[in-house]
Amino acid sequence: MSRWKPVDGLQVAIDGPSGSGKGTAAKMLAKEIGLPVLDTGLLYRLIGGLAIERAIALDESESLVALANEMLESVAWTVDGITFDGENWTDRLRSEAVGNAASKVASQPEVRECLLGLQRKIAESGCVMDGRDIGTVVLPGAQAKFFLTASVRERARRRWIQLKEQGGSSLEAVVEELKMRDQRDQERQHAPLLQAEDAIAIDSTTMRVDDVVDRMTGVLERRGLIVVS
Ligand SMILES: Nc1ncnc2c1ncn2[C@@H]1O[C@H](COP(=O)(O)OP(=O)(O)OP(=O)(O)O)[C@@H](O)[C@H]1O
Ligand SMILES: Nc1ccn([C@H]2C[C@H](O)[C@@H](COP(=O)(O)O)O2)c(=O)n1
Repeated sequence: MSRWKPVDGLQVAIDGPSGSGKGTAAKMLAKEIGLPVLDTGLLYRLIGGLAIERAIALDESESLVALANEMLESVAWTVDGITFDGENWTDRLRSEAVGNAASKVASQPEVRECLLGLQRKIAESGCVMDGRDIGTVVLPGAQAKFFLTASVRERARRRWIQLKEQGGSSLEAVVEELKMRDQRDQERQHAPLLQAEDAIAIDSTTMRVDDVVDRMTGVLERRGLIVVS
């Protein structure tokens, strides 16, 4: 049972670069305030993962749009992950290779356009959504927006710990990959990673996830967007 109750249709947007902790914070916050959650990165990762599997070039817009539409027909998700055609894809989407592929397909405006309707539909009855363009493009009218950051080194350290379980690369290699992905996500022309003007920035470099979530619930409570249930 959640400690908090959200106002009807509450939309909370959480954006930020890779490894800032937005996915973890979004899940915890959603559980605490009793809302569904969508990690939009998983949608782009699924398209990137499918493109790799089917050897589709990551800049071939027409094929990627067809893939995105196919994905939309057979995708389902829970708080713990994502399935495609009834198969659980969550674990195989976690690699840096898929993260990079996702970042490349996400730079195609036509692919982003395909995903827009689904994201907005999910948010209609209220949700916590995390990604790169949620506060700026997907849900510009969200009642609360957060922009989560952390130093590149700390984000790489977090990612490196995750990748070690898969027998991954050195910390320095992860730092370099993260910088490249940040640059691609920030510099693309369509819906780049950007802090919305009305978003609250939270630097999580030295914060525990619990403290990040407390900061968020504090804002929601002060704005009257959640009440004690
Ligand atoms: N405040 C924090 N302190 C330490 N570790 C954290 C913190 N927040 C998240 N983490 C850990 O860092 C890793 C990355 O977090 P998470 O997946 O939430 O980041 P993200 O911003 O959603 O990244 P991506 O965009 O690549 O999905 C996870 O292992 C998570 O447990
Ligand atoms: N709203 C979103 C979500 C994700 N992306 C792109 C950019 C990321 O590099 C890639 C993977 O996302 P992650 O799982 O690391 O959050 O997907 C985007 O452009 N917009």
